Amino acid sequence: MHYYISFGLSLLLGLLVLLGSYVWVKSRTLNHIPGPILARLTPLWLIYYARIGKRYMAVECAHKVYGDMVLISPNHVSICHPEAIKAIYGNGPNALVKSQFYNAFISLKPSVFSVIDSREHTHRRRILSKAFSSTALQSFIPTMKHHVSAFTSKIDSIAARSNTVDLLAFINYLTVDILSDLAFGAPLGFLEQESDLIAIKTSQGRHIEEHFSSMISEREHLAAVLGISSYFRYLSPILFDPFIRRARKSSSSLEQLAYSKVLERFCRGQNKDDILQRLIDSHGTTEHHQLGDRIEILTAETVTLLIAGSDSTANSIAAILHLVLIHPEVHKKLLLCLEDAVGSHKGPIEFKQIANVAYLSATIIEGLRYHSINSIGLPREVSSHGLVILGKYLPPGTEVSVPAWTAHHSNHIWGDPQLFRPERWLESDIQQCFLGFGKGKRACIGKHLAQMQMQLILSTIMLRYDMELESKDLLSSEGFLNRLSELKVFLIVKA
Ligand code: HEM
Repeated sequence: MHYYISFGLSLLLGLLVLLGSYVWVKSRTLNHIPGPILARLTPLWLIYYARIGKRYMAVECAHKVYGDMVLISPNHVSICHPEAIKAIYGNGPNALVKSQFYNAFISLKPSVFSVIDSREHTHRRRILSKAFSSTALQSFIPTMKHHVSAFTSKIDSIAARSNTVDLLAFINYLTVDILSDLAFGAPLGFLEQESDLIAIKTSQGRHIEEHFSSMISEREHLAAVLGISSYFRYLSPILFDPFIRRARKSSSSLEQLAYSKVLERFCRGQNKDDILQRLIDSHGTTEHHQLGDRIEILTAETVTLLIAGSDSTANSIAAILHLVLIHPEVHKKLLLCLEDAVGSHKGPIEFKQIANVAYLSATIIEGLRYHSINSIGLPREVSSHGLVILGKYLPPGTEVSVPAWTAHHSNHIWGDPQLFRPERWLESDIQQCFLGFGKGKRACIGKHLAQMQMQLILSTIMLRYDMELESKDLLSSEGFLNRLSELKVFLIVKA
């Protein structure tokens, strides 16, 4: 009975959204932008594809049919053109702000990632930047090395008892341990326990266990779906969709985990030199919020760091490794370059030995282009001046984005986008069309930390193990990120 009522309500509300959108779109001035008929009428077209994890593919197909500018939702124009990258993500006084899409990513309070107001963002970003300064990055190296060593010990022992390993899972444990150690002064200990199962105390005081990686992927997927329409976001609590219920639970568990870490630090009054302490000190001295507000802001920043700092790095490393393993010529060349820099020993690597291996950096960025962990267009809002792109006028309030996957696979931009060819990054300066770390003032704050981790972890794995993929197919599914399903390899420690 409950099922039928929920289903009926969902249907009715869906129809209302459809009708409302139709009336609304007629009154707007985006009729000159082509796009799939359903997408022109209702956000449900985009919501559907985001929900089934195929948004970037649907948008890619729409661009193939309709050209560089496509209406992918009644108020959202997707633009795949170098000119659009500058116009949408460029800096300067007229820089566009993030759209309402990011409200769906808010945990308790907006974080540096989800905050929309430009002044508030500048303030938050300034505080966090200190934790990612070049001095801070240098101080992170021993922690990274320590956990990479624990990772190789673990993989060695697993390889000794069974030579197939899901490297994605272990790389995930490693990046979470590194990030949690840097952020809270102690790792969550996933490598040690060979699992990402974590005990969480809920807001009702119950103790539950959740898989960290599932919590993140469900939370991000939900936000990427609900962010598409604020109406849909408000209606979501009453919609009958087990995915929404499960993901809401995951979001709240993740919030609780971050909240407990922040609260613990406040109660114990520790004075550690980690990212959380730096945030506490800066927020304490520069803001006049009540204690409750401060804790909520710090929780929001902690959730962002936990998600952004581990998941994207682990998935990127796994995708790059997969691409290297299915391209023997790249594999061979990369190994030669690494052995040149480090020697053929398989022991711990010093970061400075591989920091300047140009072919390694080129392979990493080519992997980020080719697989595009971040595949969707990151939306911004046209300011009160309106915007002219490719000769077409877009009125104030229009959502605009450059679809990262489509841009990274555009023949027009790359010439041979279907080839995995690190050499392209050594031949010419093509950074301006690369969206892997975002662009402009909202670009990734953890870019250098991520690059350091990718360099260290990839070279360690490549120099230490002989590997063969169980399957050459790279299975992934898209939530907010285009995450891999697994990376199973037959692996032995090199002789
Ligand atoms: C390979 C790994 C990574 C990739 C591909 C990546 C990608 C991105 C992208 C594309 C954005 C822009 C998002 C947007 O405009 O909506 C972003 C923002 C952000 N990233 Fe990363 N990221 C990575 C690693 C990290 C790490 C290690 C951290 C921190 C520990 C981090 C923290 C952040 C934060 C805080 C933002 C929001 C910045 C702002 O709005 O000012 N990311 N990242």
